[in-house]
Parts: sequence; C-alpha cells; structure tokens
Amino acid sequence: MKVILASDHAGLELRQELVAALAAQGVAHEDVGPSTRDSVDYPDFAARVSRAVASGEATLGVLVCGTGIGMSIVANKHKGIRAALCTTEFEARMARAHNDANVLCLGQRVVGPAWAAPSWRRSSALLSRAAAMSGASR
Ligand SMILES: O=C(CO)[C@H](O)[C@H](O)COP(=O)(O)O
Repeated sequence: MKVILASDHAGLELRQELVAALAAQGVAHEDVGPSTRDSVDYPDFAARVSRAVASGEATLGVLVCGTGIGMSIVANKHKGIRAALCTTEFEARMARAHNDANVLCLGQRVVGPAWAAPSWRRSSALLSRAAAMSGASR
C-alpha cells in the first residue's frame, strides 16, 4: 500500500503532521507538496493525487486545503476517484467501510490546530486508521 498526500498552502501544516504520522507508523507514502506556505492553486494538487490514485501509482490519497471542499470537488471529477470530505474519525471509517473511498479530504481550517487543537490530534489518528483499514500490507 502507498498513500500519496498533497495540500495547498492552507493545508500545509496538517499535511506535514499526517506525513509524520504515516512515517512513524511505517506506512509507505509520497508527499507531493507544496513545501512552503506560498499561495498555490489547490486544483493542481488535487489533480496530481487523483491521477496517481486512479492510475494505481498510489493506493490511497489524502488532500488538505483550508476547508477540504475544493479538494473534494476537484478530486471527484476524476474517473475512479471516490473522495470523501471528513471531519471526524467516524466519517473516515464509514467512508472506507461503506463507500470504498480512496481519497480522504481534510480542511485544516476546520480540523486544524488554529481552530481546534484536540481535533488536530484526532485527524492524525484519523488518517492512520483510515490507511490501516485499507487492509493492505504496510
Ligand atoms: O479551502 C480552500 C479551497 O476549498 C483553499 O484552501 C482556500 O480557498 C484558500 O484560501 P486563501 O487563498 O485565502 O488562503
């Protein structure tokens, strides 16, 4: 299994937190940026991750922007992508178990530290659990 992650400038810190969580758990992953808080266009990053998942280059994708909404809209335009915008661990579990979601979209401004520190910590666990639930080997 390989997880591919990207964000825009508004999702940078949460994405980096998730990358660290995956690395700590030994989950294969690819972080495709961006690397700075310079403003970028989220559709470019949504397309990069969506293409990778749709082609099989990656098993699961994670996209983070300010709200997660734009990322989910763009990702779901790609054939073969079932992107789920989740704000809770329950939603992420259901997205995998009931909807076979293959891209997790998160909003840093919704679940991130500046808005709700406890949710920020939960979101790291959320991704790790979603990845683990794929059933694929790490
Ligand atoms: O959430 C988003 C898209 O759904 C973007 O992250 C957000 O629109 C970026 O806003 P700004 O350029 O003002 O930082």
